Amino acid sequence: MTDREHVAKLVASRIVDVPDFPQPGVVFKDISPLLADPAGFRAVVDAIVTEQRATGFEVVAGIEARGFVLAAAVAYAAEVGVVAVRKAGKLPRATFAASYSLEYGEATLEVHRDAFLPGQRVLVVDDVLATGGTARATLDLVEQAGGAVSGLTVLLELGFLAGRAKVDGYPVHALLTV
Ligand SMILES: O=P(O)(O)OC[C@H]1O[C@H](OP(=O)(O)OP(=O)(O)O)[C@H](O)[C@@H]1O
Ligand SMILES: Nc1ncnc2[nH]cnc12
Repeated sequence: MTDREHVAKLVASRIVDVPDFPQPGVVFKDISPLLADPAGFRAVVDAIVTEQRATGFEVVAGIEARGFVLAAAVAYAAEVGVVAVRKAGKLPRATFAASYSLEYGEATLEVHRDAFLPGQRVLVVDDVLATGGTARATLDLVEQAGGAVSGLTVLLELGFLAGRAKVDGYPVHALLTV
């Protein structure tokens, strides 16, 4: 088994399906058992850093809230800084904002206008790529704020929701696609 296959298997074994959460018809992929497992958490963070190192990313952008957990660990392991892409109304200084729809609703994300240096290479990190609304809004915000997207990486891609189409043209990597 390759390292990638090993990590994909580990992710699959530590994610719990929760039917009808947060609304009827949605099968929620709960990643908390994976994050709580020391070997699992370390393996996914290391896999992301290994996979993305060659892109030369200079900062990591994490998407609130579950993306923060991974983004901070990836940034620490790669010895770069981390930027928070937050739900509306949480950031204290001037922001760019983007509204979007996701698998189970609508939301607005924001980033500080001065979050990135001009042309800085930004790795966007989140837990799940579902419809791609969240990821697309974040990529747009990074560019609005002057960053250059080096890639988007997620733990889990829900292939049947076709999120990749929304982020067409960007390098996208998922540790596991179902
Ligand atoms: O591809 P999409 O359909 O846009 O869905 C993916 C997003 O949905 C979840 O976030 P959520 O907004 O539920 O926030 P949370 O991390 O605060 O739970 C998940 O963490 C992704 O960010
Ligand atoms: N089905 C799902 N499970 C977990 N997070 C999600 N974000 C969007 N859809 C999701």
